[in-house]
Amino acid sequence: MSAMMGARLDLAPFLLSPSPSPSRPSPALRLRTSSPAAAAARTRLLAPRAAAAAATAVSAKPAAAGPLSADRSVVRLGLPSKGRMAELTLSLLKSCQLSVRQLNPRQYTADIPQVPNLEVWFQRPTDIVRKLCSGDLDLGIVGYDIISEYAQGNDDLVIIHDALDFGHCRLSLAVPKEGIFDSVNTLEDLLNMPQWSEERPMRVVTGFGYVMGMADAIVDLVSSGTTLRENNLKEIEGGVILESQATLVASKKSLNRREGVLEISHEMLERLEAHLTASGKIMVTANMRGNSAEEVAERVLSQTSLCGLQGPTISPVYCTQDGNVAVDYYAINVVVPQKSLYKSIQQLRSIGGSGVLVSKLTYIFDEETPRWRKLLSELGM
Ligand SMILES: Nc1ncnc2c1ncn2[C@@H]1O[C@H](COP(=O)(O)OP(=O)(O)OP(=O)(O)O)[C@@H](O)[C@H]1O
Ligand SMILES: O=P(O)(O)OC[C@H]1O[C@H](OP(=O)(O)OP(=O)(O)O)[C@H](O)[C@@H]1O
Ligand SMILES: [Mg+2]
Repeated sequence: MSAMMGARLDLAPFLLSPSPSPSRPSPALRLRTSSPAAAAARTRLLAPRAAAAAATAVSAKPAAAGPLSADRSVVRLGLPSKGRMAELTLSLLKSCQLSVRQLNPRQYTADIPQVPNLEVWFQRPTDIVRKLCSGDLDLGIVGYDIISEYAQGNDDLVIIHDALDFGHCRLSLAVPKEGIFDSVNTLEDLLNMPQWSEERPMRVVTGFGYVMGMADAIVDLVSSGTTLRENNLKEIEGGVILESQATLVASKKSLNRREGVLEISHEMLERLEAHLTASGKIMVTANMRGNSAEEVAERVLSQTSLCGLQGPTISPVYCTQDGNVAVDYYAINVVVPQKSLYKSIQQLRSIGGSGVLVSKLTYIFDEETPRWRKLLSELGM
């Protein structure tokens, strides 16, 4: 799928234009929408440039001026109350030592004891975006798909972390596997089909309308692709409209003007980055005989899987020899991706490493994160 990333659909000439006036829908409009996802997809399919502009507007324009409800001093974070994102959000926060404490599972509010003055509101993902726009929430965790659908035209939202590494899916155009679509594998193939004309434009729906004979193609969220396969549908090259995963999003107005929002955002961002950077990485420690730290370093750096984050840490291991302090061995500490665990052990052994210890990393707090600098510059700070 990676070859499809970033592709932009341009189906405009093959689809009917939206109705000229919302109060008088064109009878010829056959792009059926059963959900806001489809409405967003329709906007994109019919006017790709305008839709793309709306999507980037989420983070591009300056914060809207306007009233900020002064009747609360608490900062509010919206989290998904249901659906596949709900549990994953809570477990991500827990991994960042930001466990959410829900005193009563029937209540829609909770807190995070580690962060005073923060109130959690459990909301449907769509309502999180709506409430960020209305000022009832200051921060939220939702899928990027929801932001691009429901925050279109709103220049107050800003994405603080765009890749929380769960809820991965893509909004994708799919067509039936067989029949007239048998040899359709790319967007170009689809657009060049002789079947579409002014009188009979291509019909795109959300959901699986084709099986009911209503449409030629569908637009829906896809992750594993199972649902498409089970419905005898296939994705086509160039048909990805949007890539999505969970994000941390905020209201610029709140960041700029509500006390505590900026500080809480910074803390959350730091904790999230530290956890996400460490995930999938391990610390390998070994002992190695050598004449000097430099000589050991040379051996270690000659191995491709032992270069570490900035380079290996090498420290002398002191022992006593004939009553004197001496150094025979050096300890090596190196951070490696979990997936190259065995390769790094092999490489360590090949250069004389022994007594290898492996530990999982929980957090890596790096220097100030580029995401924070980016946020400050988007806020004009
Ligand atoms: N198949 C999927 N795999 C991974 N993430 C997905 C998938 N479908 C949707 N998502 C992400 O999860 C978010 C919530 O989707 P989910 O299906 O859980 O909620 P919903 O559709 O609002 O509710 P429900 O499906 O219970 O009616 C979506 O906005 C999207 O970001
Ligand atoms: O590629 P897959 O892994 O099969 O996932 C794709 C399916 O997941 C979502 O539906 P969901 O399960 O959320 O049901 P919904 O239609 O009730 O939202 C989406 O609308 C697809 O139908
Ligand atoms: Mg769903």
